[in-house]
Amino acid sequence: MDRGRYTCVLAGVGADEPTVTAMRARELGRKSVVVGDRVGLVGDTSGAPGALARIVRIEPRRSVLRRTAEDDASTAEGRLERVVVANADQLVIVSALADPPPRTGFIDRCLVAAYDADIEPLLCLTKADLAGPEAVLDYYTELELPYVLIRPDSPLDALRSLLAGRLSVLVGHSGVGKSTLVNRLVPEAERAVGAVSAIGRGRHTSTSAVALRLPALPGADDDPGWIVDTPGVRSFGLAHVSAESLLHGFPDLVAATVDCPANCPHTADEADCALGAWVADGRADPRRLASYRRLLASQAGEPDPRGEPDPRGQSDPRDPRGQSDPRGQADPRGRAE
Ligand SMILES: Nc1nc2c(ncn2[C@@H]2O[C@H](COP(=O)(O)OP(=O)(O)OP(=O)(O)O)[C@@H](O)[C@H]2O)c(=O)[nH]1
Ligand SMILES: [Zn+2]
Repeated sequence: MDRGRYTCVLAGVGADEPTVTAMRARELGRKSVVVGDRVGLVGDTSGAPGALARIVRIEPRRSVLRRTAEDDASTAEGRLERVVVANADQLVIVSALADPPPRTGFIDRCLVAAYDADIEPLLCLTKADLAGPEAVLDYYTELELPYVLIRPDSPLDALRSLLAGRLSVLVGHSGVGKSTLVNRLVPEAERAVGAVSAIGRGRHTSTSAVALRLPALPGADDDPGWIVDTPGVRSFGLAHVSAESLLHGFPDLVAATVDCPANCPHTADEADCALGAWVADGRADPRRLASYRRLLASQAGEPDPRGEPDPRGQSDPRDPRGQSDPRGQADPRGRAE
């Protein structure tokens, strides 16, 4: 999607999958077309140079990955909800094991977004040449999260087989090696590495999400799948997720809540909340409960008690915020967690 033009892939039309440029038809009204949507086209669908088709229909979405700019639904920012990708099967949470260090708060937030959208999470741990995964994996032991380790020199077979046949969305902070990884998976994508992602120049002039077809696996006829790179999306505001659904991002805590009083808010000041005892009994990691309660507090509009400033500050020069797509795919505040 680029400045009102949508590149559509004609599905099931031969192996080379021709593309057609299209614009939205007026009859779509206010419905927005997002990456991953399956659409109906009319008009010139020849795909010839200069040909322009019209998108007249959006097929029902199998899944909807959403985000808001903030967590607190009582603010205007918080109510600004955006669909990031439609029809995704998998959310690939890209986190470096070092440089920058992994941030479980961010991963937890992504897990909430994934479970809320009913898509599967996959933890993709990059820079495995710099540090081991033990600390991160220990934090998630109760979840049995699928994960892959990425090092610069090791083959990507394990990751490729997890991506095959699916539409996967990649999210990660600046500097975790996401562009490097995308370039290894799809060399012709030419994603900018370690630099402002070619805003205003080159081929990728938009910060909105882009879907990339993975190359066929040697000797395999299977669909290699698609990945969606989300350069402008650094985080998931969770104002659209109810407090009840927030818990779905913490399946290791869910079982404890059957002993909570009716309508328990699960906050630390709720004396009868069963979560504290559950963790005290060693049945879940206390850091996970702390993380869950931080998200609850954030949704209630309370500042993070840790007072942790965003280490990238408000003006990460590598974050293409500010020059962003006016349709607002980029996070205007670049919140880190
Ligand atoms: N040691 C090591 N360095 C890596 C690895 N992957 C990427 N890097 C380096 O990490 C830096 C950041 O990589 P990028 O691919 O630009 O990271 P990104 O997540 O796309 O960040 P943005 O470009 O800000 O979106 C670059 O200098 C890469 O060369 C890795 O597996 N190991
Ligand atoms: Zn409770």
